[in-house]
Amino acid sequence: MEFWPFWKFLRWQDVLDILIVAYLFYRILLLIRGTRAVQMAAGLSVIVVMYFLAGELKLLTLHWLLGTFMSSIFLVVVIIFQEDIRRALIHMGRSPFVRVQTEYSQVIEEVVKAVSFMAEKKIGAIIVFERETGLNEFIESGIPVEARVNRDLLISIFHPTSPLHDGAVIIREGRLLAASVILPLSTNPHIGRGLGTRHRAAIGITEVSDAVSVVVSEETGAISLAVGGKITRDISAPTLRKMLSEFLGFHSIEPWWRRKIFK
Ligand SMILES: Nc1ncnc2c1ncn2[C@@H]1O[C@H](COP(=O)(O)OP(=O)(O)OP(=O)(O)O)[C@@H](O)[C@H]1O
Repeated sequence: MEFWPFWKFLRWQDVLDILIVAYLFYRILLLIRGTRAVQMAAGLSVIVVMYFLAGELKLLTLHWLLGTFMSSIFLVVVIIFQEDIRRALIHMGRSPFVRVQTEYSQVIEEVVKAVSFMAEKKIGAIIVFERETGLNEFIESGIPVEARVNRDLLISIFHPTSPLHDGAVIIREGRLLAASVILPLSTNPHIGRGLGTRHRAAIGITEVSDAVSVVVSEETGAISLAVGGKITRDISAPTLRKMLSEFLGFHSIEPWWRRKIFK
């Protein structure tokens, strides 16, 4: 009953307002999860807490110093997170319909061709697709490439004679950003005993982010796909194409008439 006055003054605009802000926070958290931005955000919150404590304890100089810093905190945040903000804005401004055929279907096709070849020749590989969660933290451990995804490029990177063949490649928005990337290994004890570090790394990155990773086994030539900490082993090239299209959102934005006619 005590809450009644509160509900009485609640307008539908307030509900909408709260929902939009909650959604924005949710998207920001998704975007920075697994990146250095999380540690930086934690660091900034320590400074905010120290500022209020200094105020309460009347530590004048410290309070003044932190206050001066906090007055420009907005600028600091923009500078520190410029990369993430840029990515978020590009993401928001992009119409899903524009992305459809051009970007992802071509990228998937090139990846499927490269993976089929590598599977046949038993060339070990890990290809990671970044989705919402930023993977900058891991990209920085590798060698920058910044190139359009292409079958031959992928094969030459993973060829055993290539200096870049160890580790994974990371693809963001259809561009191959880095090679020789070190991924976190999965610590899941329930993963099959036969799986070595390549497969554990491919699963590991999907445990700490929403990325999708594709692995080719050097030992058996088997193709596997990991997402959400789970791996689907020994899949065919058509299955890989289908799963990638599904996980990268291609199917959902394909025109309905196309789906109906071609299925
Ligand atoms: N943390 C890591 N991040 C990225 N790649 C890794 C990582 N650890 C190992 N690798 C890759 O995996 C290779 C070793 O694979 P290993 O034989 O141990 O695993 P596997 O799962 O049995 O794979 P395969 O079936 O291809 O033999 C390394 O040469 C390296 O390229």
